[in-house]
Amino acid sequence: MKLKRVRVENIRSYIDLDISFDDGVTVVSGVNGSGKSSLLEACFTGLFGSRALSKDFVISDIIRKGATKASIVVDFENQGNYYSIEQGYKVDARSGKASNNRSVFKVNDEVMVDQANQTYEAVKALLKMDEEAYTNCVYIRQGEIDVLINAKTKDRQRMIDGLLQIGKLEEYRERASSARVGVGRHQREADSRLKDNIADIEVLEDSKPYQLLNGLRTEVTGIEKAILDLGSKKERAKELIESIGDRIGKYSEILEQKKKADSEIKDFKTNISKEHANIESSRDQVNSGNNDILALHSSNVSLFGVVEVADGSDIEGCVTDLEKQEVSARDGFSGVVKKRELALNNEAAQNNFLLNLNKQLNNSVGSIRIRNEKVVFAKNDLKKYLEDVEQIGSFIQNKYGDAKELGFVEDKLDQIDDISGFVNEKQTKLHGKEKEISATVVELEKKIQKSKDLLSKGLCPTCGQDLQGSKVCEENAGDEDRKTELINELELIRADQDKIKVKVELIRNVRDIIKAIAEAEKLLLLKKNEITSIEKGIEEHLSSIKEENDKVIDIEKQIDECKRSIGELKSGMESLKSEETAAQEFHGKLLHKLEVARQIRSNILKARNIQNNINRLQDGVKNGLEKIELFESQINERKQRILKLDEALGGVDLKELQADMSQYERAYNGIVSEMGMRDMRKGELHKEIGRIEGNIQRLNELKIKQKMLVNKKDFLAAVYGDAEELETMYLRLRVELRAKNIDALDRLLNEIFSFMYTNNAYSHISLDPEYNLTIYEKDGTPLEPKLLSGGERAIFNLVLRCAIYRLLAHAPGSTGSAELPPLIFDEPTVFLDRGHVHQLIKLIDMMRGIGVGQILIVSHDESLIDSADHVFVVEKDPITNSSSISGK
Ligand SMILES: Nc1ncnc2c1ncn2[C@@H]1O[C@H](COP(=O)(O)OP(=O)(O)OP(=O)(O)O)[C@@H](O)[C@H]1O
Ligand SMILES: [Zn+2]
Repeated sequence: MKLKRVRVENIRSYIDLDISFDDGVTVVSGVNGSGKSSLLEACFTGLFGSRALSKDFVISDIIRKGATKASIVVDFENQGNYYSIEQGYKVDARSGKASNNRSVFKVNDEVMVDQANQTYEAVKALLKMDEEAYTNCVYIRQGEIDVLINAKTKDRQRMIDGLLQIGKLEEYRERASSARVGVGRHQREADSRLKDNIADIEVLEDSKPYQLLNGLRTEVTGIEKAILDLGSKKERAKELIESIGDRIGKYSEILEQKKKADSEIKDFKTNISKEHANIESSRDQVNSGNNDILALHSSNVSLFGVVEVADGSDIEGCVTDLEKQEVSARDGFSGVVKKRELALNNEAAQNNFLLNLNKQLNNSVGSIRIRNEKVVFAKNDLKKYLEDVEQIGSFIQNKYGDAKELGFVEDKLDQIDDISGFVNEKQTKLHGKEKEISATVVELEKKIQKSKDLLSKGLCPTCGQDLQGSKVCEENAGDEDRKTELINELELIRADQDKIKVKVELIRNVRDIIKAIAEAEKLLLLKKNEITSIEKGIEEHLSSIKEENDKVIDIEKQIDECKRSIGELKSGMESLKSEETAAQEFHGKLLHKLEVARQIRSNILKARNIQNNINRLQDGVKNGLEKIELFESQINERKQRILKLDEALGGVDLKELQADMSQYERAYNGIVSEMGMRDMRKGELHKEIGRIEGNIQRLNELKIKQKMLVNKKDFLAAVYGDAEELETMYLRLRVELRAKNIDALDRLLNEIFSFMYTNNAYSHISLDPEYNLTIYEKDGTPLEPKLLSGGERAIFNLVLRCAIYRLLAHAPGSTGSAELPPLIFDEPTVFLDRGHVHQLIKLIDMMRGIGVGQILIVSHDESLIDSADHVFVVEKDPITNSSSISGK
């Protein structure tokens, strides 16, 4: 087998790895923790699945932390075929548990199996080794140097035997042994069955079944004959019983008839006495009925007078007549009652009407009185207003008089505004002129005074210059004149002003008069209007009063009419009242008569009913008498019949017959039970015969079986011998093979040991038939391997593994080392000194020399690298923490 390629995804420190392997020695180097061992572990796990995990490891431990899935694919070649094993893993995100969810075994790219266990079995069969053998033979794991040499003898024996397939022989031997044991068990079983069989036959033969059977059959024949005899006896008894039964039947029938006739006679007699009692009671009822009829009749005779009839012959007609009369009297009476009710209603209506009329009358009279009072008041007002009008009139005349006195006649009064305007204008003009002149005068006076002052100072009054011969005095005199002139004019104006003042005063007075007249005339108009309206009101009142008066006359007429008709109604009602009383009395009398007539009629009906009943009762009596006669004749007939039946019986005793009968019946029953007993015995005998026949059959069968068991016993003895022989053969074969292998292994061990071991302490190693390993010192002292030093043990281990590998390569049936997996060492130089490292290199060379195709070594020892055909360097990136491999 040759490893070709390994691909890894998310395994331990690898994220992704794809590496190919060639023939020869390959050394994988790298610093501690770079991922060297991980590569070898990946190959191992790829081949054997989860079983390759070291103790205390679970799947998730080999999956790179943080990854959710992982895979390993290992490709290898073996005897011309290309194999590929794929392992896939999945990590559950929640639990963190990992599972081997894919496991495929391919041959030449064809999937052979795809299930973990099947893949494992396929690999195991192909490599002829399981994971344990793999680690013991080809894969020397780091640090596991002691396992094989320290193992217990028995385990070592199992492991080495297993590797050499010697285990198979043991397996076959065990199979042969268990087959032998199984046959032995069958033999014992067959023996005991044979013994049982013989015992059974003996018991059956001791019971002498044929003799017994003959005796039983004779007895059966006897019983059958006895049963036949009993049968004919039984027939005879049955016939006798039947004939006596017939006779008893006939006589009992006659007795039955006699009994029936007797009971009928008794019934007839009872009926007769019942009829007699009925007749008696009917006669009593007839008598009392006749008495009742007489009483009813005499009561009617006393009533005939009341309804004025001689007898009851036409009482029906009389009742009908009276009913008719009563109806008409009742109608008459109710007619009068209705009339009176009507009159009463009428009266009430008239009274209501009268009340209403009186109310109207009162209203009208009241209204007339109120209006008359209003007229009186209005006339008083009218008088006052007329007086006022007269007064206002004379006031106005007086005012006109006043105006005339002031010089204003009526017509001139209208021009008062023009006159007033003219006067006012004149007054204004005078005032203006007066003011103007007064001012001029004041001016002049000032001028004059100034001139006087200047003059008194000797200056010109006009220009203020010095007066020297001027004519000043002349000029001054002019001003004085002018002043006087103006003062005169002013006096005239003032006189005119006084006159105008008087005129203004006059005009104001006249204006007052005009105003007074106007107000008085306005008042006058108001008064006159008032008068007109009062006069109109009076007129209206008067006409209303007239209307009301007419109404009063009319209402009074109606009241009279109403009172008259009320009087009439009252007198009418008087007469109706007496009419009503009479009608009531008449009706009462008729009612009484009708009642009496009805009483008579009912009496007659009652009497008739009673008579009918009497007739019926009398018929019943007649009938009863006839029945009695019939019953008596039937009694006679039955008596005759009984006499005849007595004759027919002729003195036979039924009891005697019955006694005979029961005697025969007892005899019959005796025969039947005797037959039953015989039958039962016969049944028992048959059963017994059946049982004995069964025994005889069984005896025959047992004899046949016995023959068969004897045959089987012989056969089993032969098989047992064969198995025993086979077992010994496998045992012998194994012992021989083991001895041969141990010899070979011992030889190889010593050969490799003397090659590898350079010190001078030990002479040789021995492996005894029990697989005990012993190492001998130069002086012949034997040592157990566990007593060796660490380095010595490492050497010893390497020697042992290489020896086993070589032995396997030359084992019988093996095709040489080509079939074996590569020889793998993980850090083999640990514990070795320089000299031994050198020997190790030579050992590796030797292994290559004897034809080991691939040797895979993980080591950091440079000297090993030197002797390698191929070198891989493993590095771990400190940033990604992932390993990678490069060739060198
Ligand atoms: N499940 C895992 N996920 C991630 N990294 C892991 C896991 N298991 C192991 N490792 C890492 O893989 C690295 C390589 O370990 P490995 O045993 O292959 O080292 P080595 O090269 O053989 O070292 P040495 O020379 O010490 O034997 C270790 O440093 C470890 O941290
Ligand atoms: Zn002058």
